[in-house]
Amino acid sequence: MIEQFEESIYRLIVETSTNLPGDVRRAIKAAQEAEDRATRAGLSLSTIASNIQMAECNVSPICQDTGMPTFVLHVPVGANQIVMKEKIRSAIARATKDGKLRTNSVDSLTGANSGDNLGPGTPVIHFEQWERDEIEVRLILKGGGCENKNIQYSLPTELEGLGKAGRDLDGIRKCILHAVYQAQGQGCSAGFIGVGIGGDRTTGYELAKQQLFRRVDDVNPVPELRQLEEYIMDAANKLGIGTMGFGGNVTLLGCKIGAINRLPASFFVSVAYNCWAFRRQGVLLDGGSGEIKEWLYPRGDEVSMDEEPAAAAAQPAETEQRREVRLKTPLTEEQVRSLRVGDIVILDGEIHTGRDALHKYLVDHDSPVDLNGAVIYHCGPVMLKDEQGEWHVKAAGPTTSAREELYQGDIIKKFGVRAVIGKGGMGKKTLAALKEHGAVYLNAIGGAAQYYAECIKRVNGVHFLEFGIPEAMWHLEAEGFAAIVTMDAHGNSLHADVEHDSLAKLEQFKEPVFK
Ligand SMILES: O=C(O)C[C@H](O)C(=O)O
Ligand code: SF4
Repeated sequence: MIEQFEESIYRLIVETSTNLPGDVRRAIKAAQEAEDRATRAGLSLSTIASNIQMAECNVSPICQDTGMPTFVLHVPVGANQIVMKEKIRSAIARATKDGKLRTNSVDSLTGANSGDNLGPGTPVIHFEQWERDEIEVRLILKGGGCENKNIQYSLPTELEGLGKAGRDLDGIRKCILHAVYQAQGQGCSAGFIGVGIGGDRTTGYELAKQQLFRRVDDVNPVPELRQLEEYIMDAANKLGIGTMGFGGNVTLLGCKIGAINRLPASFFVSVAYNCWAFRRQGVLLDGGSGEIKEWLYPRGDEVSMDEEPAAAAAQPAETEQRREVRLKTPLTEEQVRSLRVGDIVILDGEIHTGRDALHKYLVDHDSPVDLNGAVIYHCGPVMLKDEQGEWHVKAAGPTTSAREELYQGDIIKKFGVRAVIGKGGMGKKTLAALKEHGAVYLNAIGGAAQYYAECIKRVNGVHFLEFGIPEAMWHLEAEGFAAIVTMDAHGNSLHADVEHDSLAKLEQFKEPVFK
């Protein structure tokens, strides 16, 4: 039966992970045109554009977090779903072994990584029957950082900055704007949102995620929802959060809204936030052979990210103070204290990855390597071992730093760490530790996993491989690793500033719009 099915699924997985679809690319290119190229947002978008192109060229993951593989299939009546499920699982394991997916499935109780992306609940596979002979398979790879920014509202409610949100279209409007505001840059903005109105808590979120399967350039057939989508695109882009939360004209790249019935007592608005690395594709397969007949979304190679965007339209060049400073690790206190928010730091030398498991460990244990003057990189890379037993970095962008807020200040103090690289910024406790002990926070461009992998020239070693590949402490030799100082040793935080300014901007949308 359907001998080509597994191979087609494998191709779909590789395409989805490595080649951003054409409709998504167009939205990112439009964002490039709306930002001045010389601003932080403009520079970040250029990095994102090169990263997309590199991923396509290298046939490697666009972002190291290859997300939760979620398949939605439409199959002919009577098709053997058990066999299809097995073949999907086997294609997932193969794509993981080939470095197209990160080992991303972790036992929730023991923390053990299954190593092949298979395990209870991974991958997610939904089947629907239809009265056609073909098989339709859609796949979305939605990363953990943006998944953490999903939010569900229960109306009526009171929203920060927007006041009362009632059980009507205007209340829904407020929830969606609030959802974009609360994500700030942490889900690797500029992002896409899928919104589900109604249902119960489960089906509401499901509907929100389903909306992400719509094409970015489609038009909602329901007039009220079309109007709401257009309104949100306009209003959300006035919040000034910008790419990576650096401030800017483009915060939202797409908004798709659906509605289903609800219970009289419940009124949920569920929002699924997806980063710019919006990886979803689909194929139509021949029901007999399982061969790919058609791709369901425009493919990446139809829209090149190579050309320079047309001279940025709207805004005159905002003069951001920017210095470029090249530093070699380990760093000294003096070097670090001379840095200011907005400086671009180019790092050479060894850096150490560390994320959730390592931070928790270091609080009550010693470090296996000297961290005096060290740079810790919040990153869970995709790594492959060659036949000689040498490790190679296949994708290595930053992860959301906020998860380490609980530990970071203590670790800086205990080990003399001088810089932390991550994304999305950190909170007050870390900011105070940076000032007290002389350290900086460097924001790398989230999702730019190929761009940063290219800056890693060698893997010097690894500790705690037992935490799993993403959580291990990798010692990486960097060359020309660029990131922006967004929190300095003088108490300044770009993240705090953008959050504060965007809240003020959110307040302008308090008055009713849909009556
Ligand atoms: O897990 C990761 O590598 C990144 C994650 O998707 C994040 O956005 O924090
Ligand atoms: S790091 Fe950013 S781009 Fe990658 S999955 Fe997480 S949110 Fe998306």
